[in-house]
Amino acid sequence: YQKVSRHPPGPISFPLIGNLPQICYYLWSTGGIVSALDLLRKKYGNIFTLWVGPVPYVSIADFETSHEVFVKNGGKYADKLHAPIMRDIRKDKGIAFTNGDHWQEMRRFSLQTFRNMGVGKDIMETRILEELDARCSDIDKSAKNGVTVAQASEFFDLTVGSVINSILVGKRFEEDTKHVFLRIKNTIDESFKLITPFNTTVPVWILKTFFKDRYDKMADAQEIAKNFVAAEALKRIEDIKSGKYVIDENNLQDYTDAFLLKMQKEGENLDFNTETLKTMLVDLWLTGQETTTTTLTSGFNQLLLHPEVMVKAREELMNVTENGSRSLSLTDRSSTPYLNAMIGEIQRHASILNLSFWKVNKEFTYIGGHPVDAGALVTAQLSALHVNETYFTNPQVFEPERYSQDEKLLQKIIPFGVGKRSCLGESLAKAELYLIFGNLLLRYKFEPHGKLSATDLMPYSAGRRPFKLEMKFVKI
Ligand code: HEM
Repeated sequence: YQKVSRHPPGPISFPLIGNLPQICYYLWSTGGIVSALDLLRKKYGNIFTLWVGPVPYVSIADFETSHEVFVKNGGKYADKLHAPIMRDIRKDKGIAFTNGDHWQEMRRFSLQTFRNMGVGKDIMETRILEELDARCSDIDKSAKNGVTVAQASEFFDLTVGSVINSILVGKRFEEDTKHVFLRIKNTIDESFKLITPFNTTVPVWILKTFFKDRYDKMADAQEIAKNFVAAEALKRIEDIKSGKYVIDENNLQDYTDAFLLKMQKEGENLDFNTETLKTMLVDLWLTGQETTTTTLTSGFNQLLLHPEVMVKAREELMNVTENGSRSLSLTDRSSTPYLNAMIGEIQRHASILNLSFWKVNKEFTYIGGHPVDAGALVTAQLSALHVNETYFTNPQVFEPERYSQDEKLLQKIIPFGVGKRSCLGESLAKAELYLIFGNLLLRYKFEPHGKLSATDLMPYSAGRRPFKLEMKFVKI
């Protein structure tokens, strides 16, 4: 009782098992994580606690408190909860499963590298548009009477995978190297399928001692994924050694060039070495691929369900690009309020992380007036925040117009998280979403082919991506 009283409210917690029975019941009775969290928020307020066994998990489901905690006091919440097995297998390298100095160093370097790629030469915009042109040309080649039917997630998977690969190792996937993309994707998917709740909660020494086969299988799968994603980078290291490739400091081609240059200049050290480069490449692939593809696919599903939104957005885009006589560019962003609102509404609904990552609360504190003990896990629960009707009236409705009534409302959508651990690829992802949605709407009309998933009931989650969505690209 004393422990519970030192945390925000929540359902009554039982000794040892905490709220596990209620969690199972809410998941079953509401039909999913987002609806269960929404119900808990309505019952206990914007800040509520769920006990998983003896550990309190505090969810924050309003924008102001999230900002207060993770931005104003962000320094205190830089450490994420990671599965011990991931830290062990990855030897505490990379960015997605690390904390502390190494994480900070990788984050700083990667942000700077991405920034350099976006500024001046604008490599990012160029690569995204080149990729889109190539993909559209494939679509046009297979058109019959100006119409091509394509599987949305396949189309976007390859587009997004190609953009990331070209930014990381300078190679896009052509029709004849599509199999390489699929192998990378499958290898990563397979390696993460082994990360089950059992494997992530059991202490590593138990896994290593009593479930050695399991442990070895996971470690091997991660190693295979790393080597596969990093194959181009490893080849470049060899080419540099043999003098076949020289890094041009004034014209860095990609993330790998920047990383290797750092290693050349400062010498290999604990942070910058080949092993870390391999891990960083997998981490960036992993974090940047599925998230962006899911947003694009679920976004097109929404647009097909709401064709009037496509018509309005296209009208705006035609005006801005002098009747489609040029491509839409990132510099047009301030002239396309409707497209910006449409993407914001798509991201609010896409809810690609239905359960946000937990940060460690290191000292006793107060959050939104509630006490929170040291050792509690805290997060801005993005999926619950995005269906909070205090900000978004009738949150289940897909309605880009809601932002024209309240300009500041767009800022309340935070799909990339807040604070020190917020999304590293936010600028890249925003550029991809803007250029891909905008330019596709300028080039094609879209119609459904077959059945659409209803999205009005609840937002998507990562597990409910409309994998089978097929749509018609009708050339304008
Ligand atoms: C629509 C696309 C995307 C969405 C919605 C998204 C969202 C997120 C979210 C919610 C987090 C966790 C934030 C937190 O824990 O507070 C995150 C972390 C991260 N994202 Fe993204 N992301 C997207 C695309 C990308 C891309 C394109 C990249 C890079 C290639 C990327 C790289 C990362 C990395 C490295 C992290 C971990 C950062 C850290 O722990 O310091 N993301 N993302």
